Amino acid sequence: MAEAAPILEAPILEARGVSLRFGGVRALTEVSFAIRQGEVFSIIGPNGAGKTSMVNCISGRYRPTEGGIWFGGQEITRVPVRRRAALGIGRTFQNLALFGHMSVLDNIMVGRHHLLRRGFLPGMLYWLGGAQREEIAHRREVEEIIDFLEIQHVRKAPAGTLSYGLRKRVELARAVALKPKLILLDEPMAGMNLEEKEDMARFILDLNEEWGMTVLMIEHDMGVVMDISHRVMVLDFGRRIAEGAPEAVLADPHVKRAYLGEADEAVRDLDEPVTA
Ligand SMILES: Nc1ncnc2c1ncn2[C@@H]1O[C@H](COP(=O)(O)OP(=O)(O)OP(=O)(O)O)[C@@H](O)[C@H]1O
Repeated sequence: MAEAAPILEAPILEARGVSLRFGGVRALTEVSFAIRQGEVFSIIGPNGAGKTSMVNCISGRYRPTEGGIWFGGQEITRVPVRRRAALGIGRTFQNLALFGHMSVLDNIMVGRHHLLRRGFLPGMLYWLGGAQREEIAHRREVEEIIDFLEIQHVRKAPAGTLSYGLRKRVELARAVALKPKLILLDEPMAGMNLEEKEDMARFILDLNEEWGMTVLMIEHDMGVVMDISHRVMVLDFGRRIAEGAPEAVLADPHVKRAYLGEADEAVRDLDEPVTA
């Protein structure tokens, strides 16, 4: 008797045959993959491999030259950026994109405007219309995110005055405040010291495990990738060369070869034994 097919969880995000060209440059070539609901999925690969291009195709910043993107079973290839955020795709950026003169609290509130049904109403209308109640609930949720990311002590400080590690955390808070189902993290650990990296890894895990967010992460730090990813996809010269559990992927000879041209540090990371 034939064995029953395993029941696969419906993917939250799917890329099918995505290619992206900039003039003569092939940033991505026929890349297909699926992210399951509830997982931490990382994209790794040498510099210029196409990682950010792939994430930009998912966030809507770039439109694939060929192929398509599906989110929750709906094709979103041509859906504009703002609509994707409303559908439940949130993101942080490789370079910080905070308003330096605004307080931490206001930076986080800014991200939530599309969630407010009533917008900002003037005078009596505001008090009568239930907008006040809505804003109170809204502020409560933002405070919850601030507590979760342990940035209470700087909630009133202008974002521009904070240390780099704290600013990265505020940026994460702003993305989380949009209540995304899928959060795209572009090098969340870049430029951080060890302690900051450990904190950030813990926050990402908590977002995934306690808040139920699916995470797509680009990260160069192999230790972090190994520690917190359920699955990893490797890009090289815009092509998918491997995908699977972190240990298996890093042991893959194609992956080792792809990294040989990289800095010594990255190659050393790949050769380091994996600790549980
Ligand atoms: N807007 C653009 N215009 C022209 N070429 C681009 C553009 N964006 C990316 N590319 C090219 O596409 C290729 C993939 O770049 P991408 O930034 O996606 O790689 P990456 O893996 O994210 O690299 P890194 O790890 O250095 O951030 C590179 O050759 C890059 O020069």
